[in-house]
Amino acid sequence: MKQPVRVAVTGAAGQIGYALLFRIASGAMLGNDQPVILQLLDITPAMDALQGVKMELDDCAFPLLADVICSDDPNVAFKDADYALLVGARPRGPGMERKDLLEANAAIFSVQGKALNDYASKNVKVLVVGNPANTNALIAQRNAPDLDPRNFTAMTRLDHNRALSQLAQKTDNAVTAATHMTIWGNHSSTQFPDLFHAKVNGATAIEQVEQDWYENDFIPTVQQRGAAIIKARGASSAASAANAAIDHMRDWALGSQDNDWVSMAVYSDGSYGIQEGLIFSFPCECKNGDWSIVQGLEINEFSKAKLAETEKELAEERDAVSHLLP
Ligand SMILES: NC(=O)C1=CN([C@@H]2O[C@H](COP(=O)(O)OP(=O)(O)OC[C@H]3O[C@@H](n4cnc5c(N)ncnc54)[C@H](O)[C@@H]3O)[C@@H](O)[C@H]2O)C=CC1
Ligand SMILES: O=C([O-])CC(=O)C(=O)O
Repeated sequence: MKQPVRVAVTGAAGQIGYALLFRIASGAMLGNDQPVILQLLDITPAMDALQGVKMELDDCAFPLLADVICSDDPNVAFKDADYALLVGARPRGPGMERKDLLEANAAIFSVQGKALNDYASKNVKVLVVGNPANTNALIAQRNAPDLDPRNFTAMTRLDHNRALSQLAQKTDNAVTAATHMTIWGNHSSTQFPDLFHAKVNGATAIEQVEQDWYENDFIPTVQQRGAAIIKARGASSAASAANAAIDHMRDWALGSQDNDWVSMAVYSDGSYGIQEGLIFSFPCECKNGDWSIVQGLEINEFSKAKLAETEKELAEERDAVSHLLP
């Protein structure tokens, strides 16, 4: 039997937390042979609700769940954490853009970046889900100077999965026929879902759909899907967001599929001309517990303009929180 690993989850009493924790404890994220210790963080007024979640985790009698620690102190929740899923943050309501949450949520991520720096494992794999996810990840990363910036990622896997599903449905295929999807840039309405490199049944996707559908239906549908869910449900995506977080962490830890790639917002090393240091979503391959940006894709003029737009937005978000970036 493997030694348990420590998985910290923030916002654990919230709606994504409720869809996420039971799947982590069941082995869906790190494998059916990997015991886990859940280290759950929420704010003080949510401690009763968090205890209720812990009671339910106990009541599942998950064979892989070695322990559950509940706390309102990030220094406790992140202690020796091998994985950290930073979900805890305010969600947006109808009519808001995700960056409207920057002021409310940014401070959370400077505190948590410092706590990760001081208490987590030096190899901790961090996924930021709380919005605006890319810039919150940047804040956490910059407040953790002793950790490798590559340890900090933000979630665009939900956008990636949305795009796969839309493409498969449009072309009348099973979702497994759609591969090589890329979400470039920010988890926001400027994100660029790329069908020039995506494939359906192994052939270039853009050649199997009309350009008009791509530009005027597919791209806005994927960009606005979060808002459409909020309008329909009266609350933001939770089960699909939790599912995407599981997918992101599983692939990072255990490897992505051969002959395919996934979208992850990661520390830009200047690939594709994107400013170094931004947390930008790229096509990534995962192997041996590490990710790398897929290199050498040709970027046409249409895509170049889209990449520039989402990069500009991320640079503006970064500049708006410069007081939190040591
Ligand atoms: N990146 C992505 O694709 C997605 C991101 N999101 C974002 O995820 C975040 C969480 O969403 P929900 O679970 O629906 O919200 P929620 O409001 O149901 O839960 C948030 C939880 O975080 C807790 N929290 C607040 N401040 C905290 C702090 N300083 N430390 C620890 N916990 C704290 C709250 O008490 C609450 O329990 C939101 O910002 C939402 O916009 C949601 C869907 C997809
Ligand atoms: O749209 C929102 O605010 C929640 C979210 O990030 C998503 O569903 O992609």
